[in-house]
Order: sequence, then structure tokens, then C-alpha cells
Amino acid sequence: MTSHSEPSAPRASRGRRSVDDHAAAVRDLLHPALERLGRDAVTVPLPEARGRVLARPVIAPLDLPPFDNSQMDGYAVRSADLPGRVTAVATIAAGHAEAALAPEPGPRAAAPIMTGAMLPAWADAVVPVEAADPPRFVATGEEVTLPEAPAGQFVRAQGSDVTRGTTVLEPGVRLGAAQIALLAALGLVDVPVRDALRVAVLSTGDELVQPGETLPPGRIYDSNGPMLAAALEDAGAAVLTVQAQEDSPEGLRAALARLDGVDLVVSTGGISQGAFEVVKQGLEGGVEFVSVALQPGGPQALGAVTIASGTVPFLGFPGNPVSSLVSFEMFLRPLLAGPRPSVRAVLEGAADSPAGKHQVRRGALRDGRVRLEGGAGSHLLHALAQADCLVHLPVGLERADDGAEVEVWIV
Ligand SMILES: Nc1nc2c(c(=O)[nH]1)N[C@H]1C(S)=C(S)[C@@H](COP(=O)(O)OP(=O)(O)OC[C@H]3O[C@@H](n4cnc5c(N)ncnc54)[C@H](O)[C@@H]3O)O[C@H]1N2
Ligand code: MOO
Repeated sequence: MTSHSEPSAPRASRGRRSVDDHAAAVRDLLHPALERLGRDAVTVPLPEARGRVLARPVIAPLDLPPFDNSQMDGYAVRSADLPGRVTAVATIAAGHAEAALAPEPGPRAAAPIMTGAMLPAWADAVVPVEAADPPRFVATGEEVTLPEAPAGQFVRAQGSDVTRGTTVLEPGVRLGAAQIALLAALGLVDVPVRDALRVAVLSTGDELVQPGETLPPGRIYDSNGPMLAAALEDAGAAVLTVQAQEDSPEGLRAALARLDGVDLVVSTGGISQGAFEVVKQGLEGGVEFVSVALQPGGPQALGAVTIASGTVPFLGFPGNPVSSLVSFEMFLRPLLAGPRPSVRAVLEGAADSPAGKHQVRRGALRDGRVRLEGGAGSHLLHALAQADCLVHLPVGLERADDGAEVEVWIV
């Protein structure tokens, strides 16, 4: 949150921990685990590299394009021969270098050439076929009239995209479709990526039923488990298990004791003021329960828990789905995947925010204007699903009027 905070923002009141202070506490808690990830690289095959974070620089082993080639279907020519009549020589198709490597023809020659095909060394320009007279490919030995073509026209020069030996991707880059395309174009198959943070997600609450099962009265489907698993994976973490947990402190401790080989446990629910707060009752001691000046996402828990493979960091997010996802966005995601893109936008309609709290509303951003999706309620999943941004109403801003400028994170 540090990079997004307002330096002059009033501090949270009434003994609540500020958003920045809690973000710092979570950062400190996860520092050793994240430092290890920054150090340790693993090699994954290219098809598995999507969403991973590059651990080492990538140095281009070849030029891109690897050879001069045509940008158009047309005729490869010497610009000095044009305009005028030229005689067609052998056709050069993409992937077939023989015709391009054939001995240089005499003056006033033109080779029919296809997009992506290797330009012969004797040619320095390409005339698109539709500019020819006749506007088609003529047979070898026939004549065609071509207009003037400056040297370099429609030629994609070797190395014009990437020069061999240059660093094309830096460590820390998240690999998406474009980066994977670049690695593939360079012929690379083994990609050094940061080891992913291995996370266990535990949903707590006796009311929870798994999607696909029938829904008895008074019960609800577990949406936090799938939501956080998706959010974590989207941020580059490896979710080793997603479990719903019966509401008993002993059951929770037993479930933790069975977990093996995770770097972090994240739970949802069971941390506020109810009579059956399973996380609070089961983990008191190693875990701290705090009230953060954030809405939604006020109740928070953090500390350490003992699992089969040792003691690992623990984060307890509140059970309300929007609270849980906002907690993830504010405290965990920035550590895993860096800050969300942040813009200033003009608010459509007014919004009220509780005194002394940093409120995060859901919004839809269009052309620099943001419309709130749904109210402040932290159960409003449909509105969350319509939103494409989070709207920040920091401490001290108890009302934002229609037309006010607000900070928005694009999610
Ligand atoms: N007396 C008070 N009551 C509450 C306070 C408070 O300060 N005083 N804080 C409210 C706020 S704010 C929040 S947020 C919630 C947090 O409560 P818990 O973290 O203890 O969560 P639960 O009580 O277990 O559940 C809250 C809510 O969320 C639903 N839920 C829980 N898990 C899931 C799941 N996996 N998928 C979908 N929905 C889930 C649950 O059914 C409840 O409706 O406490 C307020 N109360
Ligand atoms: O803080 Mo709760 O997290 O508003 O719904």
C-alpha cells in the first residue's frame, strides 16, 4: 500500500491499525519466504512459463528477424532498376530459401516473393503485387512493369526487432503471451523462473457447502476458496490445496497439522466478534487478531502456524467475500505481483466513506470516469464481478462528491 498512500492522509483512529502499518506487518511476515523466492530459480518448459516471474535475464541467442525478409506478397527488386519493365525469376516462398540463395540474376530482374520469405541478397526492396502491371504474379521469364520502389521498401531487415546478444527480458518480468512469444521466437525452451510461493487456502465456516452439492437451508456455497485460489494463481503463487474447514478449533489445528510443504497458509472467516470464531479460538497465541482501518477488510489476522513441515506464516482474511478479496488486493497481492496500475479518475455520483477508515469500493472505469458498482456491502459478489477497478476513499475523505477525483486501481 505504501506506494499508493497519501503522505498527508490523516491517521486511522480509535485504536485501529492503519492500512499502511498492516501492509508493513504482512510484508515483514512474508519477507523471508519472498526473499527465498527471489533467490531460487527453477527451470520450466516454455508452455508452463505463463504467469511465472522471470528469475534471470534473457539474452537473445539470435537476431530477430533472423534474415532480411519481405513484408508483402510482391516482387523482390533492385530499387535502381525501377520504374520500368523487369523479367520474373524464380519465385521465393516463405520457408524455402533455395530461390533466395540462387545465383544473382542479370539486370532488370524481379523475383515473386511471399510475405516472410527470405529476401535475395541482390534485392533491396519489395513492390506489392497489386502495384504491378499486370497486378499478379507472372510466370518465370515473363515481363512485368513495376513502379518506383525506394531501397528498403517493405523489407524487414535482419535484427530490426532484436539484435543477437542483447538482453531482451529482465528478471522480475511476469511472463504473459507477448513475453512467451518473444522467448519462442528466439527458440528458447527452458525458462528460468522464480520458484512460486506455495499456498494453502482454508475456508472456515459450518455454513459452507461445496459448489456442486445440494444447498440445505441456512447454508451457502464456498466462494472464498475458489476466489482466493484464482487470485493467488493470478499473482503467480502455486495453490497447493483449497480446503473448507469445519468450524471447530481442534478441527482447524488438525487440518493445519496435515498440511505439508506450503510457504503460507491463508484462511477466510472466523476472525471477528462472533461466538464461534474458529480461527480466533483455534490459533490464539501464535496469531495476532487486529482491527485495520479498512472497509471492507477490517478484521485481520496474521502470525505463524505449525504445519507438518514446520512453522509457516499465516494470514487470516475476513469471511465476507468482498472483504476477503480486498484484503488480498491490499496486503498480499502487492507482495507477490507488485502494485496494480493506479490512475486518477472522475467519480460518477457521490460516495460516503466511514470516518477513520480507508474505504475500497468497486467500480467500472470508462474514459477516465469511474462509476461505482454496487454499494459498500461486503457480500455483494455480483457487483464485484461487474467491476474492473477498485476505488480508494482514504482516511479523511468521508464524502466524495460527484465529479471528485479519486484514486483507482485497475484490477
Ligand atoms: N459484532 C461484530 N460483528 C461483526 C464485526 C464486528 O466488528 N463486530 N465485523 C464484521 C465484519 S466487518 C466482517 S468482514 C465480518 C468478518 O467476520 P469473520 O471473518 O469472522 O467471518 P465469518 O463470520 O466467518 O463470515 C462472515 C460472512 O462471510 C460469509 N463467508 C464466510 N466464509 C465464506 C466463504 N468461504 N464463501 C462465501 N462466504 C463466506 C459468512 O457466511 C458470513 O456471512 O464480521 C462482521 N461481524
Ligand atoms: O470489514 Mo468487513 O471486512 O467490512 O465487511
